[in-house]
Amino acid sequence: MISIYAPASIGNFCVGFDSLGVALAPIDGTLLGDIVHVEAAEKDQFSCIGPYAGKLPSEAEENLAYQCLVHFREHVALDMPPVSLVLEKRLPIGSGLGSSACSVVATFAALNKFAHTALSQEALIELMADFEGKVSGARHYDNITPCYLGGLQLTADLVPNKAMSLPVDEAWYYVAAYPGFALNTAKARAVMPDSISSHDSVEFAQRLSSYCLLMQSARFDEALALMQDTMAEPYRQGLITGYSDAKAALPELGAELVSISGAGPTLFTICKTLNAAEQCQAWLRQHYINEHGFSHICKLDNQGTRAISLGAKS
Ligand SMILES: Nc1ncnc2c1ncn2[C@@H]1O[C@H](COP(=O)(O)OP(=O)(O)OP(=O)(O)O)[C@@H](O)[C@H]1O
Ligand SMILES: N[C@@H](CCO)C(=O)O
Repeated sequence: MISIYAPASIGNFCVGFDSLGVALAPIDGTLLGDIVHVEAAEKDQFSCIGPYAGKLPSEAEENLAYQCLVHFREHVALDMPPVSLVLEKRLPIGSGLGSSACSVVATFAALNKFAHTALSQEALIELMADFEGKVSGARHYDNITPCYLGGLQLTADLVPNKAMSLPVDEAWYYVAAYPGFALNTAKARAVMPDSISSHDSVEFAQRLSSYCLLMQSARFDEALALMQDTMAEPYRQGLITGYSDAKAALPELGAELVSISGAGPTLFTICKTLNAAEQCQAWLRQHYINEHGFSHICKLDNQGTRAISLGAKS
């Protein structure tokens, strides 16, 4: 059996709406992401298990992982033997942690490994983005490529091979806090304006390009100082109960940055010490997260999507 793990990700990494994303690795070793198991079977079979399986439509046809299997069989690997595909749904839906991307990436990566196709990495990424685009209301790569490749990715159609990896300050901690309610990505996109002024687009371009060059030059503190989300946060923060309070309170506890993860409602902080990250996490547990939510202190997941053994930590 092939078991493939795909990690949670932060899309819109603050200065890079639809263009910058990171993959997350909780420091306690928790596997924060979806897992897909594939093995040979007598005929194609699909099932969905795991803590969030019950939050997805019960019909297989409505599950992205099943749709990916059907597409793969009909358009990519026509002679692939029948398979049993099990999606272990471990990320909440509409969380801002790249949940749909996780299922899509894990499924295509598992099928690709099983069928030994000759698909290029770029072709695989495009296929993944097609399916992510089906549910989120627009085609974007900022969950797909960090989830697949790991680390910090500058990622878009204009980027060579769809993704370029940037170096990061390995000392930074990321606290990700999912408050326990869903926010649909399409809805969070719908509150944004259809167009922005030339002043705002020039400022966005300056900020993103400067950020990337500073990170590439290992001038991490200067890059951090530029991190401000002028594109999405002003429109989306009103959809996320408690976000403004967290944004005001967490810098006092040592957060260098507080920003929305993807389309929300998960928020993330960047902290330079474990102590600051722990203090932020304690505040978030008390003030931001309900009984269905969770938080993790993370580093970046530099491995991305990978095969795991079944004894891996849950
Ligand atoms: N395997 C799957 N994983 C996640 N969502 C799925 C899956 N299959 C079908 N869906 C549907 O796709 C939609 C995903 O919605 P949305 O894009 O808001 O969530 P998300 O991908 O979890 O968000 P985010 O990227 O912010 O974490 C939901 O309507 C959900 O029911
Ligand atoms: N870039 C996407 C990420 C969704 O997780 C958006 O903000 O809509």
